[in-house]
Amino acid sequence: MSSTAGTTIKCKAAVCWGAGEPLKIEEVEVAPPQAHEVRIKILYTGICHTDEYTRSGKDPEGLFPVILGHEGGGVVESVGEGVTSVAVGDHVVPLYTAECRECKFCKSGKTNLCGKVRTTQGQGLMPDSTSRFKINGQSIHHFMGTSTFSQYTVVADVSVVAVNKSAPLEKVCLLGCGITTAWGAVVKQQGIKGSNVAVFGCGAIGLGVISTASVVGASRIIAVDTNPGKEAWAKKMGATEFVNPAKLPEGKRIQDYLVEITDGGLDFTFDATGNVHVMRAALEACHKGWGVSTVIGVAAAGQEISTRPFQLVTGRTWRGTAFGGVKGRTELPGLVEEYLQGKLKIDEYVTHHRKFAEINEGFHDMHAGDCIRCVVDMS
Ligand SMILES: NC(=O)C1=CN([C@@H]2O[C@H](COP(=O)(O)OP(=O)(O)OC[C@H]3O[C@@H](n4cnc5c(N)ncnc54)[C@H](OP(=O)(O)O)[C@@H]3O)[C@@H](O)[C@H]2O)C=CC1
Ligand SMILES: N[C@@H](CCC(=O)N[C@@H](CSC=O)C(=O)NCC(=O)O)C(=O)O
Ligand SMILES: [Zn+2]
Ligand SMILES: [Zn+2]
Repeated sequence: MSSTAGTTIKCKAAVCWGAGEPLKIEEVEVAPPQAHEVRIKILYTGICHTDEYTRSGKDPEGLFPVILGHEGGGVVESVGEGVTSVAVGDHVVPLYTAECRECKFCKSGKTNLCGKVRTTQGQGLMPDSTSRFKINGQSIHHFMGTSTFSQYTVVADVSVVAVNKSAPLEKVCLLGCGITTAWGAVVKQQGIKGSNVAVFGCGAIGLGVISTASVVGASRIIAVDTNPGKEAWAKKMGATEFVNPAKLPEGKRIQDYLVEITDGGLDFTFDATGNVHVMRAALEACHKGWGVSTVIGVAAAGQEISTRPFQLVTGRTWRGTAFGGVKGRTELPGLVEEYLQGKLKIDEYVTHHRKFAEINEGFHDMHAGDCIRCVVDMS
């Protein structure tokens, strides 16, 4: 039992007080975990584009004030009544996609989208519809059920997984979102081995898709990005070709170009940009009769996808994935082992490091074009 168990902890958290505002480091009170909750000392967190998406005000579910962050790694400080899945001192990764193993979704065997805490999570609250965070008596919203931009956070016990203590948390924190999403987006689909694949967007997510497609044995991997600096990155991760849509002859659409160079289109495409026009291009670059396009990118409020229904009538499939279809409590420990055995890349994605006080600079890094992932030291 830790000396702080059962008490309210005062610590620092990066709070976003309103849409579009920079984060402000504040002293926050973190209440003890209630039944089936876990309080975690967060040691490291990545910054994901989805944090920026919500900070910017583009997220229709965005609520303020809020403590963002969902790519964390930490140590369990205390647990509430009834918690059996993790214990004090465990090294853990919070999960924005819970896994209760009891709800209709979990039991279906068809999806990783657990329904147990999703409603309150979307309201920025714990499952009992209250917040564990307060500043001068004012409640602060949780984010994605994780809020890893706080030195201490509270999560539901279905939203956290213990991992091998020998794994460095400053690396495996990235399994909380980006790398796992990319990995799952590929391995949860049959038939990628020997197929041709196009990946739109070469940030952490797209690069992770490229890397996994390469490991799985895709025969041709075409990386598509408007940032020429991403060509070297894509090839390092296993892309066989790189296409910059901005460099095509005037009037040539990327989907038409890709269909031409692949004898009718791709077997599999992935959007990792969040741009709805790119999503359309990714679908339309698929081969007639069997091509499958996966939407991974998150699009801003009000954005909608469109294509001619004929694209689907003629056998292309449009699908999407959240957290790569991965069931975090069941599958993350195995991914950590794969990393420790050198079979899963993580270190390669960490291009930037920031101290907690510099977290806003970490957000700026993300926009600079040369940042794949920035990891923040929360100490
Ligand atoms: N579904 C899920 O579970 C998850 C979804 N996401 C989402 O995935 C998306 C990708 O995330 P991340 O990799 O971190 O993002 P990044 O912004 O790092 O990567 C996107 C890349 O796409 C490039 N790009 C921008 N416009 C185009 C275009 N028109 N055509 C081709 N490439 C383009 C960007 O170039 P430039 O650098 O010049 O802008 C950048 O290199 C985000 O929308 C994020 O919110 C993230 C995690 C999980
Ligand atoms: N809140 C947004 C949607 C945001 C979204 O799509 N989130 C992804 C994860 S993105 C991680 O970086 C996700 O898993 N969604 C599934 C879910 O249950 O939230 C909106 O309302 O548009
Ligand atoms: Zn994310
Ligand atoms: Zn469930």
